[in-house]
Amino acid sequence: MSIAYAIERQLAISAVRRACLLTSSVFNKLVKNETLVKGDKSPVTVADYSAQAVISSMLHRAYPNDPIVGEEDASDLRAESGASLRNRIVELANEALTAELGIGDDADWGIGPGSEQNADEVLDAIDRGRYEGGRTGRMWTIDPIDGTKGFLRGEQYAVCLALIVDAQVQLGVLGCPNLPIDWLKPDGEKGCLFVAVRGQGAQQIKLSGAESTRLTMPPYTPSTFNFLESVEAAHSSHSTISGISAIMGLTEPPIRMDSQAKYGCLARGDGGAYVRMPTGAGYKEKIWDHATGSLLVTESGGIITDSRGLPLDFGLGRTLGENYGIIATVKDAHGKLLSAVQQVVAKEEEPLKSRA
Ligand SMILES: Nc1ncnc2c1ncn2[C@@H]1O[C@H](COP(=O)(O)O)[C@@H](O)[C@H]1OP(=O)(O)O
Ligand SMILES: [Mg+2]
Ligand SMILES: [Mg+2]
Ligand SMILES: [Mg+2]
Repeated sequence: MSIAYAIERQLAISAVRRACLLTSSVFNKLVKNETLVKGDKSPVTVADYSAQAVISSMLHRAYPNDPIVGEEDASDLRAESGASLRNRIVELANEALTAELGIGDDADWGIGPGSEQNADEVLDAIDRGRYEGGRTGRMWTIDPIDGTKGFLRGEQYAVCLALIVDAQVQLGVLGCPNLPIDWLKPDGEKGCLFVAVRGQGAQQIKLSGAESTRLTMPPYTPSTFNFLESVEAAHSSHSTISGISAIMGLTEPPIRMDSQAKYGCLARGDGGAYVRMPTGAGYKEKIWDHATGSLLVTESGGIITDSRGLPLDFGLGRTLGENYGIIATVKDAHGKLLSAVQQVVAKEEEPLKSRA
């Protein structure tokens, strides 16, 4: 009997691993003019574009009919003003596509020496991520660098890839090049891949090889329970989380970390819960920021919902629709956490109601 999504899993690991090698090598060489500011004021670097090109090219060679919802698009690079950035991205994508890795599960996906692409092919690969998403069919979603601000600071970031079928995440791979393999050894080896397939569990694999560990969240223990939260206060409200912590009587401080690396840490028990609460009206969470993480949570023994207790809906298009926050934790803590979240939200809304 064949195991569901075995080929897709191997391809996704291989693509994310190549993209991670690219992003880590770019970090050491990044120069000032290799970063752009997008329309929404967020940064994007040559590493984001070239990593999306690499993953998208590998997916396309194996599954030419699968649509892709990717964070980046190549419009700024096609303009005449984007020429030097474009050349650099083509060079980086080709380096990553043609490298010989020599790692066991990096099977031949039609890449390796001799598989260079020209500039048009690289830009087209990036632009294949323009799919609008939706409720039915198979689609991949890519966040080539999640936590670009963390990447630029030399801190945590993640390369994220997920396969969604009929609005359900079936497979997810997260690459975290700067994350210690063992949280208790911060100066030890860094570089983790987190992998989950629906119904098949979650694993951590070393970025440097094949060694893998199965991930299970530890049971709820109030004396050690803590939160994982964004570094950027504009992305998720720090004060809401400290209010939740007070209601639950918790004493451990939160761990601040950029990107979906928080989901990887949660799945392996480094942190009790990941809570993300909106800071202002209008921002809609993107599917590529939560698809892989949500499957890591459920496959390691956790539950993930929004702040009303509803499941995340990956069938609405490129976003998760109306954003009511994200609550992810081990099964036996979810009810308590959700009730604390709702108490804090009600308290925060009181002054607004009395003013109305
Ligand atoms: N106002 C916002 N609220 C929530 N998330 C945001 C907001 N602005 C950007 N983001 C996204 O949050 C993610 C990083 O999350 P974290 O803070 O947990 O590291 C990024 O994908 C980033 O998007 P972008 O990639 O466009 O910068
Ligand atoms: Mg990104
Ligand atoms: Mg992101
Ligand atoms: Mg971004």
